[in-house]
Amino acid sequence: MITFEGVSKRFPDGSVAVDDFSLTIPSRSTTVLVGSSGSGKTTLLRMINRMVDPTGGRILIDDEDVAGLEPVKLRRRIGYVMQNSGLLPHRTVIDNVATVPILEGVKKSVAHEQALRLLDTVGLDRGLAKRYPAQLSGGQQQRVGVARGLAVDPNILLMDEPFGAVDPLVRDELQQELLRIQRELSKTVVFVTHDIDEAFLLGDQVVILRTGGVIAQAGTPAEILANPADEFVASFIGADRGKRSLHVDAEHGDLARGERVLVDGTGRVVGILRDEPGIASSHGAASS
Ligand SMILES: Nc1ncnc2c1ncn2[C@@H]1O[C@H](COP(=O)(O)OP(=O)(O)OP(=O)(O)O)[C@@H](O)[C@H]1O
Repeated sequence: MITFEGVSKRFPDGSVAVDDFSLTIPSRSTTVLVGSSGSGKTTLLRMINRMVDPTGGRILIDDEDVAGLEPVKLRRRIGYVMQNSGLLPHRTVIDNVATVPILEGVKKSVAHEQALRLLDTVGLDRGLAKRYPAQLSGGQQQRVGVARGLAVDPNILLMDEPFGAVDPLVRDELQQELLRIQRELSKTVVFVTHDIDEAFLLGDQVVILRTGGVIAQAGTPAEILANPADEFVASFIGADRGKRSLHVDAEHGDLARGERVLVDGTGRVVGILRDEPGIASSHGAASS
């Protein structure tokens, strides 16, 4: 579990990216931070692994204040995936994935074998292992980025707009892969996006942010869709945007099992919302 307690971040130039932010991120589920540009999403994410330190408040991982943890060690035990994959251009795919485990003392042959298995996990052909990042498509690079994020078998995986730079079809594929991987591995995933459809598809908990890291609403996709907290949320989720608006289809899904179907404005099924105790609403997504 990750807990933000009254966290603020004022940068040296005086800009306040996050002001008094509190949130609990449950383990083994996906929390998505969604908001427009400048709402503080990246800053919040980076404070978890101390790439950025807060100027106020505390962040706890399983009740331990990260301020007391050594940043490099902390970063090595938390997976981090970013938009442009962040792969090292002069290292092959397999070396990119195996780098951190080797730094952590894993024998090269063992780290390579694990890296090959991770390529399987993220749906990449092992034949790509010896290629350099520039010899891969954008979608393949992102898969390698995810494999690298998983390489030290972290409990926590931070993902900063990881699918933001790929075309929509590849993006759909990567989203489905992440849902599958998450069903298999059950990591604590914190995912940043500005795309509300992506947030509802991937998030067990969705946190909609205004400027300054102010929480406009936090809840399961079903809760937010059923009861947008205010006009800002309603407009952000597209409740009034007709064609592409997402809504819960009350007629379909197995209500006895707490399932509801999430459809877009054209009637296309984009996901299944399954309410579980606590915050959880997990879903396998189906497409029509
Ligand atoms: N190093 C920095 N120095 C000064 N201000 C910063 C710094 N990093 C971020 N900010 C400011 O903090 C605010 C939040 O930035 P942040 O990158 O966290 O937002 P974001 O929601 O991730 O935006 P985007 O979707 O554009 O990446 C912005 O106003 C930004 O200009």
